[in-house]
Amino acid sequence: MRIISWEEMQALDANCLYFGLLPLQLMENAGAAIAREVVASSPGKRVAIVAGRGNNGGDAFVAARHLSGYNATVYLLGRSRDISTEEARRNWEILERLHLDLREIKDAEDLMLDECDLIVDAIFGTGVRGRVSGLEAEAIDAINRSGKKVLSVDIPSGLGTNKAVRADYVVTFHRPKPDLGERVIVADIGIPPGAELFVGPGDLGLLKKRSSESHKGDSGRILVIGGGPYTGAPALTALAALRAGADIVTVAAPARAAKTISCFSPNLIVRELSEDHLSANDLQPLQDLIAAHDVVVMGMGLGRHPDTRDAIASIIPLAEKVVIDADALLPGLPLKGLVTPHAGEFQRISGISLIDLDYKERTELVRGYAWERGVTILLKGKVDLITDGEIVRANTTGNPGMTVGGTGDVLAGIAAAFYARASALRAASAAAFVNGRAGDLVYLEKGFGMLATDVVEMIPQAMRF
Ligand SMILES: NC(=O)C1=CN([C@@H]2O[C@H](COP(=O)(O)OP(=O)(O)OC[C@H]3O[C@@H](n4cnc5c(N)ncnc54)[C@H](O)[C@@H]3O)[C@@H](O)[C@H]2O)[C@H](O)CC1
Ligand SMILES: [K+]
Repeated sequence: MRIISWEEMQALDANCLYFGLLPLQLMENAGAAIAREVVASSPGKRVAIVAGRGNNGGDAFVAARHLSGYNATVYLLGRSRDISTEEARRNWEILERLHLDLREIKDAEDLMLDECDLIVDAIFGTGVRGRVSGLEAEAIDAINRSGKKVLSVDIPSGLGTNKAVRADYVVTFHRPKPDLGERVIVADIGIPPGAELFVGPGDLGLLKKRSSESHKGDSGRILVIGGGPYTGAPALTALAALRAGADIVTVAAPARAAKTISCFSPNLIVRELSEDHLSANDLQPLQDLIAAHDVVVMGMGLGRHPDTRDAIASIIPLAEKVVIDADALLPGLPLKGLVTPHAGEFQRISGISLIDLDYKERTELVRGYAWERGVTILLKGKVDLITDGEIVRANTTGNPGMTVGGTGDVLAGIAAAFYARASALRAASAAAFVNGRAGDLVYLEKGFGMLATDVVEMIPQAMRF
């Protein structure tokens, strides 16, 4: 089973909530799973549950309720009015009303661990931060000194801090996580595969955060190489990258196009290339520009001049991170980074037709192609597919109004901005979600009268949750 990181698990939790799977439901399943393991492994019927005031404790409150027939005592570290989450509080209150054996303790000496056959450790889960001291630290010491068998809920409490429980075994939820040691039981808590397949707001949390001390350029410098016969397309990409949080966006465009692009917005920095189409003559200045940016996004509005094709072929290998879109999607060219075709463009580069195939067949073909070429593909469609050749994600935001020209250019800009802060797979997944959601928000106001510029303006709102 694939190991997922704690931050991926947090993102998955957020997506579950977005799809309507409530934390209280997951907690019920988590607690029931803990109780099942207690029954399966306890040497006797006396169980001491040592709980903190977060959701890890909440899981254990549920477990206590499922342990009828056992002699379970719940020790809450601190006061019940300080329980920090709604879900844990609700489960605590049920135990109170039903008169289970509950003890709110101020001192670790009040833990009667000698009397039990098994300790359930639910002091901290993934929410532990900083140093552990005071009551929690003393309780961890008491558990470690007890000589009793210890089952940790989700993670040995305090793992990764100055003080941690030494667990005999860990019951973790949904998937194995890193650093849990050897005796790990993975419990299903009712998260179906779709919750991992479909992109949601949790994926935005996987982009590297802007720190409070960030400087100009820290959150991404994006170079758009586009324009020629068309000027609106690269401008949309550039503005979308800015609205998606990039700090600096430069558009490098053929001479005449550059002048028009400059007129679209004072927010754009535009560099003029030497001719009226992209050509090998511009490789030197472009190389310098590429070195000064984190991500290159290219193709929008470039046109099909034969010199342009050769220039594109030379540029792609120069960029460390590149988003390849629209007129840069040509057969026989090198591929790298993130490739953003619709089905027609996919066929153009790969020779693979996706017409009349069902979802599974399409996915396998696109995944296989991404694997073979060593790139991430964002296949745009009614359901967007995102794959790096191993992992497959799908996005269902968006609406038929988005067939208006330019929304693909907007998507490329968002993807480029996110790519500066994450892997191609994470960037493309979050970008597809945000672009479609922005379109859905515009649809509410403008219906099918939506313009790509409206979608650009809605990006910040689509990123807020
Ligand atoms: N992953 C899932 O799908 C599910 C996880 N569940 C369980 O929820 C916990 C995470 O819960 P959370 O409330 O975020 O955090 P914790 O319970 O780990 O602890 C938070 C609690 O502790 C306080 N705190 C944090 N650090 C310290 C410190 N150094 N010293 C003192 N106090 C500290 C903080 O203020 C909070 O009060 C996860 O592990 C799972 O067990 C769901 O129930 C099921 C779905
Ligand atoms: K724990």
